[in-house]
Parts: sequence; structure tokens; C-alpha cells
Amino acid sequence: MKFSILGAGSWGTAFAKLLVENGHDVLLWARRKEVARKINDDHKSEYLEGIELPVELRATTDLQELSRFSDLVVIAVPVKHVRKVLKRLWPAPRMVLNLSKGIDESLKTVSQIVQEIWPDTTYAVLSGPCHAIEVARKLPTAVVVASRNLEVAKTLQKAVSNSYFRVYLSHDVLGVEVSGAVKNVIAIAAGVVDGLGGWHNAKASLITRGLHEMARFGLAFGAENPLTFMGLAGVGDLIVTCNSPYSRNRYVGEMVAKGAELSQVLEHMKMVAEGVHTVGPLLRLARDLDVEMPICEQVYEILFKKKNPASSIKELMERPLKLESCLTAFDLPSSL
Ligand SMILES: NC(=O)c1ccc[n+]([C@@H]2O[C@H](COP(=O)([O-])OP(=O)(O)OC[C@H]3O[C@@H](n4cnc5c(N)ncnc54)[C@H](O)[C@@H]3O)[C@@H](O)[C@H]2O)c1
Ligand SMILES: O=P(O)(O)OC[C@H](O)CO
Repeated sequence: MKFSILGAGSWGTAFAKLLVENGHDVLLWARRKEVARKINDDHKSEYLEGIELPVELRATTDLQELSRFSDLVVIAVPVKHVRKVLKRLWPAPRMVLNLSKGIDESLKTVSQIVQEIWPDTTYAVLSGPCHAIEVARKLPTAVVVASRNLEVAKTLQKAVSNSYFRVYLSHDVLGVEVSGAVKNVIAIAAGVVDGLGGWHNAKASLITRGLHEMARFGLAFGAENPLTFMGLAGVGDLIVTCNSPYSRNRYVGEMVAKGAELSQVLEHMKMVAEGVHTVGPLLRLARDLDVEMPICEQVYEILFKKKNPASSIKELMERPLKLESCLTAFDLPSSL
């Protein structure tokens, strides 16, 4: 198959490497000329230290060349730039495979942005615990591909899977997208706990209650299946993002809790921390849908209102006592 990939950052490049290793033809779009030159001439990327890229992998900075190359477009740019980049592509592709995780300022996930710009394009999303550097090192990884069109999802599952990358199928596009967006915000909270002192009990509780927030929001937003949140895109990605040293979202939380200015942390990071951009739109949607997201609210306060992180944890601890189960379908009668 032929794949046109938008975004030569860490994940776009690692995914391009995997596709070439699986025998596909791949063209990668980089925003900066130097990034494209390094891929084409040196077979290296500044985003994937120590990784040798396949010589067959080619990069371009020309979006028209990318459009002409394949009618299957892979999205791997930060979500806040997706709309702007897609509008520069012509003609509309036949199929999109999205790798990006977040909600943009128009309060849409990537499937909703694609539906708005290219209503006739078939959409699939790939998500799960998949740090780019580990995939580039061919370390075992399992993810999920979701599409409303299961035949398309099956074709992609076959094309992308290999001995170190195992792909599961799902029909729940919004469930998978919400999982990827919310886990980035919860990972910032997990980083805050790391920054405050590496409190293990607190972190496990935040991850678990974060999963509840993710599921509650996701079901209100239109996810099909509560079990999606118990799968690779949900709890699987929460576990890796909240705990791994590679996570940019976890790192932002840790640095801010240690007293760094958010703007300085972001300036020094080469790569995107999607949770920072998702938390505002996510909370606006949650308010519209009347869904409580206390952890995400505290993340917003810490990042954008300079709230003391220790006070945030205290406030979460002092919330009214309640039943543990929050998913409507499993709630006990209110009399209990
Ligand atoms: N890195 C990972 O391990 C990983 C894994 C799974 C999913 N993701 C998701 O994939 C998406 C991309 O992440 P990444 O890690 O590759 O990001 P990155 O920061 O490494 O690279 C982002 C890419 O987008 C480009 N870009 C930045 N600003 C742009 C703009 N204004 N217009 C167009 N392009 C722009 C950059 O030049 C770069 O090529 C994110 O949504 C992320 O959450 C990342
Ligand atoms: O480094 P992060 O926090 O953007 O996370 C990357 C991936 O989403 C992990 O699956």
C-alpha cells in the first residue's frame, strides 16, 4: 500500500519507519526543510535519537507532492494544527488514518474535524500505549485501530501489524479518540504528583479516578462502548503515559509541580504535550454536557491559573464522600 504521512515529528517518523519495514511505500511531510533533508540524506531524525531510518523512506516539504503520492493520508501533527494543515491538502483523500490525540479549540476530535472538511473520506484512528521511541526500537507494542467501516479497519490492521506491533480492531471511534485526549490531561496530573514527591498511593488513585472521568465524559460525548475505556486506548495508554519517563505530558506536570513556569517548560520541549492544549476545550465540552471532571479542572487551574499543586491535591481529597462506581450503567440505586 501507499501512505502519505502528515507530520515528521517523533510519532509520524516512527510510524513511517514501521510502514516501510512492513513493505509499504511511504512519503513523509515535514514542515521544516532541515528535517526532510536529514531523513532523505542522513536517514536520521532529530526526534528519534539513535535510530537509523530505512533508506527507502522519503520526506518532502511539499504538501501537493504528498497529496499526489497517495489517497491514504496519515495524520501525525498536533491536533491544534490539524484543521489548518488539512485545509491546505487537495484533493480530499479517499481514506484518513489518524494518529494524533486531542481536542482542538473548535471543541472537536480529529474524526469530527475530518468529517467537517472532507465529509466523504473514510476515517480510522490508531491509538493505545505507543511511545514513538519504543516503536522505533521495535519493542513489543499493542494498539487499537477504530473505524465505523470495519472492512477498512481490518485492511489497516493487516497492513500495520508485524512481529513487534500488534493491532486490535474497534468500531468505537469516539471512545478511542476521547481516551487518547483525556489520558494526556490525566498524565499531567500524574506528573504533578511525581513532582510533589512521587507519592505512589496518590498516583494510583489519580490514574483510577482519571479513568472514571475519561469514561464518564466519553459516554456523554457519544462513545459506543464503556469497555473501550478498559482497553488499550483507555487504561492501557493511561498506564504508560502516567508512568513512563518518555511522556511529555507527565513531564510538564512534574516540572510545573517543582515550580517551573509553564511557558518555559513548553519552550524547552522540542515536542508537543497535547494535554496542555486539550484541557481547556475538554472542560468547555464537559460543562456543556454536565459532566464532572474534578481532576482535569485542577490540571487547568495549576497550568493556567498558577494554582498551588499541593492545594489542588488537598481539594480533591476533601471533595464530598461518595460511591466509587460512577458509570451510570453500573451505579447502585441512589438510596444506597
Ligand atoms: N510521540 C509519541 O510517542 C506519540 C505516540 C502516539 C501518539 N502521539 C500523538 O501524535 C501527535 C504528534 O505527536 P509527535 O510526538 O509526533 O509530535 P512532535 O512534537 O514530535 O512533532 C509534531 C510534528 O508536527 C509538526 N508541527 C508543529 N507545529 C506545526 C504547525 N503549526 N503546522 C504543521 N505542523 C506542525 C512538527 O514540525 C512535527 O513534525 C500528537 O497528537 C501526539 O499526542 C505521539
Ligand atoms: O509523550 P506523551 O505524553 O505525548 O504520550 C505519547 C503517547 O501518546 C503514548 O502512547
